[in-house]
Amino acid sequence: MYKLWIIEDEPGLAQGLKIAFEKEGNYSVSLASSLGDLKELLSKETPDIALLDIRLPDGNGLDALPHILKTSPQVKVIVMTAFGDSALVVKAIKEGAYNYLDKPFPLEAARNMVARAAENIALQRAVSQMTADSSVDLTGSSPPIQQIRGFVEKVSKVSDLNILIRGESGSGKEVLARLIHRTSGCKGNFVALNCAAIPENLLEAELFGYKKGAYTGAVQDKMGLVELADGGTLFLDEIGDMPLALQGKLLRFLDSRSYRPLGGTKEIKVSLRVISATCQNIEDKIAKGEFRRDLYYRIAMFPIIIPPLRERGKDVIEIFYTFVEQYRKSFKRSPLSLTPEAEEVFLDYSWPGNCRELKNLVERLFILKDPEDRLVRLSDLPDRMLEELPQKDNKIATQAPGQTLQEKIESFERHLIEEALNKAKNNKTKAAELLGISRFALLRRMQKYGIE
Ligand SMILES: Nc1ncnc2c1ncn2[C@@H]1O[C@H](COP(=O)(O)OP(=O)(O)OP(=O)(O)O)[C@@H](O)[C@H]1O
Repeated sequence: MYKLWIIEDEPGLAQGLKIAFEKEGNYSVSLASSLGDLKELLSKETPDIALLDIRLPDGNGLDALPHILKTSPQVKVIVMTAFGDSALVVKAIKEGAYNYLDKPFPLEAARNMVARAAENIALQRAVSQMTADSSVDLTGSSPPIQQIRGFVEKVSKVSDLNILIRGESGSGKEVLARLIHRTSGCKGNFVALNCAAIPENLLEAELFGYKKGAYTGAVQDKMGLVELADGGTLFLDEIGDMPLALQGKLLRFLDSRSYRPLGGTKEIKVSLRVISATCQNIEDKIAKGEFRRDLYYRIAMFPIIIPPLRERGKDVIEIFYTFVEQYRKSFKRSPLSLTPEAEEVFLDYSWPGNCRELKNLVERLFILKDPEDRLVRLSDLPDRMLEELPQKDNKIATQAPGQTLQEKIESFERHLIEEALNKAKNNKTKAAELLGISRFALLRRMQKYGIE
């Protein structure tokens, strides 16, 4: 949903536009009919897109342009001018307006332009999301992660080696790509593009840029991400979703490391590292004719598979404490730690959302737990983590039909106590040590569960 402002004093036009855009279902529309109205709106909310009339009853709409642009770096302002106001149009574009509409304009023209602005915002969001987490390390010391670190040392020295990172969603593909970029020590930018988050028709312009006049609405030159990444790394996330039509162009670019912006006449040469990532089965896509085999070989000159979190053993605990450290700082709280039972669940759980799921869980724990309570117990964990247990160990009837969460937790707790007592050959002090609780707490629980 995009917040669309219509700043227009002609009631017929303003209402007509409002009705048309609300009907599309993608926009929530606010109206202002004067600079005064606009000022009030500015004090209350932030637009994504604004249609701004230049001639308003109490002044020139352009005077408000800097104030609207200040609300957010992504806001797109489309100025509505009377035919022949070309000097004002030039001024507006120079000051940061996104585009203009000459009045009177057909509804379709406004629709197309606003839709393009919305696509652009979606795209900026996709790209800016990718710039987050820039300094995160690839935490973990399991053998596969150590092996990957070894690869990073080697591949970061060769800039024209195209790397393909494969792994489940949330497993750390972007973290790995950033690590390669950092280790290489190159001076250029790390520029990331999520190929799945961008409408097909915008992807080429986003990658390779365009020249002014390349198509209607291209009112100024636009630099492509490839140029922005010159001297650095271009990270193409979700490469499996690259539209077939663009795959040929990407292949040519990878071979020559040169490209021509849309509407441009000159070939531009760049020097950069290209890392692609996917969580899809590309072989399937190749078999279905949705992904070019030759492109696959080119992007995957050096493939790296990042294993899912469930296959990284104790890394899950190490990564948990890394996230605890991050959130502890931002929440200004004491660190959390796992009880032995909770740690066991962490090690057994399948983590379908991988590191991202773990990160979200840690954030949730910081939000929900009493700040005084630093221990993460079974009762703090979401149902789904406990519900998976019986598939691993059918001695624990945590999925027995009709059991409440509390009953499931208790039956698991009982199982852990029995297991510890077995391991400790019934030595209660040792069993309590294994469980990380006091001897007294163990005796109390044994009594509660009727364990002899
Ligand atoms: N080894 C790790 N140590 C610490 N944090 C990690 C690690 N791996 C991933 N993360 C964190 O987990 C989250 C998901 O990681 P990332 O975005 O790299 O995954 P991804 O595989 O690229 O996901 P997607 O397939 O959805 O694009 C991020 O917040 C990242 O910082």
